[in-house]
Amino acid sequence: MAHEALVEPLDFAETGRGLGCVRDVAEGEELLVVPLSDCWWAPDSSAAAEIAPLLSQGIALSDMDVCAAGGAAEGRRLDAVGALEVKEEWEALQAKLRDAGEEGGGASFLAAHSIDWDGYLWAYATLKSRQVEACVRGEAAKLLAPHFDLFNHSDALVPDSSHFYDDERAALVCRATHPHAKGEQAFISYGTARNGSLLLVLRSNRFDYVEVLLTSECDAPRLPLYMMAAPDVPPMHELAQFEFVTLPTDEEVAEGKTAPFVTRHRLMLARPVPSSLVARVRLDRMSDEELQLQQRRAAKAGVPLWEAARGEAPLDPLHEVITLGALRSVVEAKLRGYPTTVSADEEMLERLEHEERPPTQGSLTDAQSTEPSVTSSRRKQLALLLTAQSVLKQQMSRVLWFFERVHACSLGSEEVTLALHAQACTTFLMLLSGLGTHPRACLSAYVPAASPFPDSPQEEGEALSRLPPLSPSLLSADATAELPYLSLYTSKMAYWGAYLLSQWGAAKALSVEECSTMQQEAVSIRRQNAWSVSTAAALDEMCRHSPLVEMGAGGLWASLLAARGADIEAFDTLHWQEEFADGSVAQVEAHTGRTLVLMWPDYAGRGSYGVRCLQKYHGDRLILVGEWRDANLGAFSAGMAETGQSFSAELQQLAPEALTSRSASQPLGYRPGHRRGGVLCGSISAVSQVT
Ligand SMILES: C[S@@+](CC[C@H](N)C(=O)[O-])C[C@H]1O[C@@H](n2cnc3c(N)ncnc32)[C@H](O)[C@@H]1O
Repeated sequence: MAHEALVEPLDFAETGRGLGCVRDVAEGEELLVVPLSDCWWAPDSSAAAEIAPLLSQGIALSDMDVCAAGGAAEGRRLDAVGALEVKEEWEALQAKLRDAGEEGGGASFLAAHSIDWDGYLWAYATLKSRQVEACVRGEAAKLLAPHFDLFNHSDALVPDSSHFYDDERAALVCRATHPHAKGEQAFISYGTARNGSLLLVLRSNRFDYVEVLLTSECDAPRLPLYMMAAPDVPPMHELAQFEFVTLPTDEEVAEGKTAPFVTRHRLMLARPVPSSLVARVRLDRMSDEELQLQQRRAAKAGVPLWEAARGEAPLDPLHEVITLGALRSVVEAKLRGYPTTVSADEEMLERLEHEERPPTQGSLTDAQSTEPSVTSSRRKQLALLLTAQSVLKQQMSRVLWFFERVHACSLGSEEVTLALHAQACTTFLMLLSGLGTHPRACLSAYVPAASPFPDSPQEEGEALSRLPPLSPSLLSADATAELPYLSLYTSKMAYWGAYLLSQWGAAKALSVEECSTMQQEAVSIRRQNAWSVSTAAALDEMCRHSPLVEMGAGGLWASLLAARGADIEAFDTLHWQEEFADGSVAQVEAHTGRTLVLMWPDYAGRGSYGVRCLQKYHGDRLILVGEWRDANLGAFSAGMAETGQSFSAELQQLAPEALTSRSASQPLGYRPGHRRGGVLCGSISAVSQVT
């Protein structure tokens, strides 16, 4: 006798359509039983006359022969987030069908069934979101079960507790995990799935996590320590927050050698900073001496060091601060990897839910091919990079071999070698940031002939045309002498460039994680030093305008200028990140006989500090240091102003009017990263225009 369903399709405010109980239900009662004969699964595909010949040639069409309703919303979501793997699978499938030819039943299959990209995407999403995994006659199987596929997911349920396949009855059975009142929604568990793989966003999905990979160079003393510090395997159905990815063998670390030790950490809402991660970072941040010291201390206390590292208490206060700093960098780098915010994503999904189905495939393809967008090319680059990460890991020893050689080899004079390596770094970072198609991309090159970016068109822009091109001589030993920040910048960029070049050369891949770490380090270098790197020429030019008053000074440039003999008064209110206090602006009036220097006055290109300083200034000479509106790549990164990050748009409107003559801007200050800045010096005659 057919089983009477205790659930029926209903609309629910919090989830949309789902299954609600038709009466009060006790725990353990069977809510729904779907016979296998009603489901679609692999044997049905093999038995279908049109599909069987293709299957026998290894062409899996299971993604298309689904007939369940729904899936359209998921399909559009997949399309919107750029489901590159799906697109690639679709292209591969088309190619296979073409190869199978008419005889093999392939060539006209898609046309005969009116299956286009949209249709494929729909089928893919339907299958992904609706198939249920079950153990049928001892074998793992995926079923499309009518009616059952209307169950929504709840992460509150224990995975594997809500449904099972009953071999005796040859049916999929769903049981109530707890009592339900009539009309209440009954959920099942889709397993320990993250939001991404569920194709939905559960606000507080307890199985959602962010993954972090940590790589340490490991030697023989550290190997047992790192391994012992790992946590125990968690009970079934609990997601492991820790995993070994690469473990060096004893041989690889024998005789003083080191090898990468890689672990994966999952940060979940309930435990965002697991003790296994803290222990790992604590041990990673120890120098050889610290390690020996801590080991002696641990031996004295009778607790092994790996156990102490897993404990709540810090091993040593200073070392803990360093550990927390490293943890913070890891998390910040991860955060920066998200191109959008949750609310922006939700807004987009909301829009998609209400959008019409996209136009037919023909017009879509045309639109895409004639309008290659930066975002889609960036998505493609990133997807390619991500899929290549495992190759990179396998090739790590080759990368290091390459690196030793790239680092040691000469590509010309010392300065040209440095410049080419630094240029490689900028190039890779720009490509990763989706800036490869920016019209001014080539301006970041020291040796344009070696740049993959086309020559930048000469634009009408005022500042741009006056910025002299970069040249390897800026990085020469002479140029960097007595300028430690420039020297640090040069060596970092060249080192990173050589390393990325080696990754690319050895594995045709880049480590996304290491690139993030580099960018993170670049930010902290900027914070510790200055947002523009001073060159000798820029400082000399500024000295010519002495006496100077610098407002919102970071300190480094002011001290370098003073050391070069400039008469400079510098005011720092210590509030650079936000707006400066009004009190400091008053200093401008008091020093009106000096040239006013504004260096990155407006954080992120916003705020009014720069304009307010200018309004208070009654002198006639102005120096602006930073990114100028027609010489930066700002707006290409999410959230950045088109006009650059140094000066508000208002200030950039006012200043050129005020600057009646500007000396040619000097070889610039530039920042570690991929944007260019400049130093604009000039005299102001009509100050009244500014007020
Ligand atoms: C197997 S179907 C479930 C039935 C689906 N709600 C329907 O109307 O056809 C899976 C899809 O349902 C939606 N879904 C499942 N669980 C959900 C939940 N807890 N909240 C919101 N949507 C959910 C997601 O769109 C998911 O891709």
